[in-house]
Amino acid sequence: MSGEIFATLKVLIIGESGVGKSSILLRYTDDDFDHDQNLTIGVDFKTKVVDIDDGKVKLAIWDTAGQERFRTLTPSFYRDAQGAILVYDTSNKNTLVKLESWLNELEIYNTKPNMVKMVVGNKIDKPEREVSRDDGIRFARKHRTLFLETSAKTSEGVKQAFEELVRKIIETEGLCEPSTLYNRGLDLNNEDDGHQSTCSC
Ligand SMILES: Nc1nc2c(ncn2[C@@H]2O[C@H](COP(=O)(O)OP(=O)(O)OP(=O)(O)O)[C@@H](O)[C@H]2O)c(=O)[nH]1
Repeated sequence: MSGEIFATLKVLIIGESGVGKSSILLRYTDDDFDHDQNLTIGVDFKTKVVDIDDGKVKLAIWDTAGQERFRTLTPSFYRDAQGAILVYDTSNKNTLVKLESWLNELEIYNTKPNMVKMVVGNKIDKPEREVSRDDGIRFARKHRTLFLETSAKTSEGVKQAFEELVRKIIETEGLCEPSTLYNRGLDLNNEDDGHQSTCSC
């Protein structure tokens, strides 16, 4: 299966304005950080191919504007997403509180009921903390999501966050089933196939 992209996954990054969504994306896709990261207007979109075990997965990562007035979110933004990263800022407690309404929005619009969610506390490099790690874990447990803390600035936890999310998506029944490729008679080991296959995703 080596070298073969066996799935394309749609992942959303959501949360309040300024928590570092675009910075997390930039760190992950370009290993870069911008102290003056522009705020997002509408929706930004990047892709990255990730090695997972013996195969490759293509991630289509959708970054949204946190500021209400720049949001152009429609149901199509949420449609068919297999994963969502919900970001708050560990130096701003209100951004964690606000994740409740982002979770509600996900419930309303997402089309995959078993979508994998991860709560991410970003900016842990900042000394002024308002949300302890334990508070973050408690919030994640309450909402049955994965949890990690990150710093887009130092890169701590960023790669791990995406990798854990992807692994969980692949493990989750009904979200991504490479077996459906075999059912269609595709041989993933056959170079001649030359398909960039998407799973049920
Ligand atoms: N210290 C520190 N600053 C960060 C970190 N992540 C982002 N920032 C800064 O926080 C500010 C906002 O970051 P963005 O990535 O634009 O935040 P956003 O959530 O995408 O904001 P919107 O586009 O308005 O939704 C920028 O000045 C970043 O440089 C981090 O991990 N640590």
